[in-house]
Amino acid sequence: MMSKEKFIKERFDQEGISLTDDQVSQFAVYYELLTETNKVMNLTAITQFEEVVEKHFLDSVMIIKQHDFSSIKSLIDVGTGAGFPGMPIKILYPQISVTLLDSLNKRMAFLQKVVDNLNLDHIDLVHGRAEDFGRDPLFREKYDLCVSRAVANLSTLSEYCTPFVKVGGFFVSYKSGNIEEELENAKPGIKRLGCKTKKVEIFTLNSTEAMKKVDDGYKRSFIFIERMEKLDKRYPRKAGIPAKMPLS
Ligand SMILES: C[S@@+](CC[C@H](N)C(=O)[O-])C[C@H]1O[C@@H](n2cnc3c(N)ncnc32)[C@H](O)[C@@H]1O
Repeated sequence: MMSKEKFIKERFDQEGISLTDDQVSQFAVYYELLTETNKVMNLTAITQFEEVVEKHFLDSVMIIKQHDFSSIKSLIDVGTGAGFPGMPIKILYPQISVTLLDSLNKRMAFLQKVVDNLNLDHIDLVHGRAEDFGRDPLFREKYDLCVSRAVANLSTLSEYCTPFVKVGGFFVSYKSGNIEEELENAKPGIKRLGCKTKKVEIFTLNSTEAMKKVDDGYKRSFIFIERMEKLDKRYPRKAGIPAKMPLS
């Protein structure tokens, strides 16, 4: 059987992403920590090796095909859970200052273990709610890029995420399935938040023959939202409100 390292290297190569030996072993260690810790703490429903590579590691980093990462100095992942998509992006771009934010404290302990074992620096693990940190001057409008996967509907999520983004920076929402209605509903809120939807990119991951045995391929959409102007003082509203009463 092919070693885990060889599989990771070849699969990323197939997508045109060339990993150094260090990066390959970081992904392999991340996989071990994820599945070991998952036995005692609920981190992910996906544990089969090839599927983790596909749906967590590769899915997290495919954004690099759609966005120019050379100018990104700071990135925040809102509702990162077990580190997706922020941690795989950090592995690819160790020079980016990365903040991983989540409201569940036990996930932070896991992420700290990953940071220690992978020898990563310039990475902050922050425990708390997005709505609270979006009002904190140390975080508000401080990032070039904010990413988020599987956290909330786009209206709510825009209020969680866009407050972190500088004018000219982007919030990229990872979505799947049909997003037309979600996009339409989120439109007025995105405007109130001083932002604009710039583009939507849809692609099918897992389309290569090698991976057909894992899955038939699924659609991933990236919604690119740019901050056009400074954020109004009213936003984000108090914790809980953006989910209960999404902006309209
Ligand atoms: C379904 S998980 C997704 C985790 C990860 N992004 C992924 O795609 O695998 C949603 C995560 O968002 C976090 N979350 C939900 N609402 C949040 C909020 N208002 N502020 C910070 N984190 C939040 C939860 O604690 C949870 O870890």
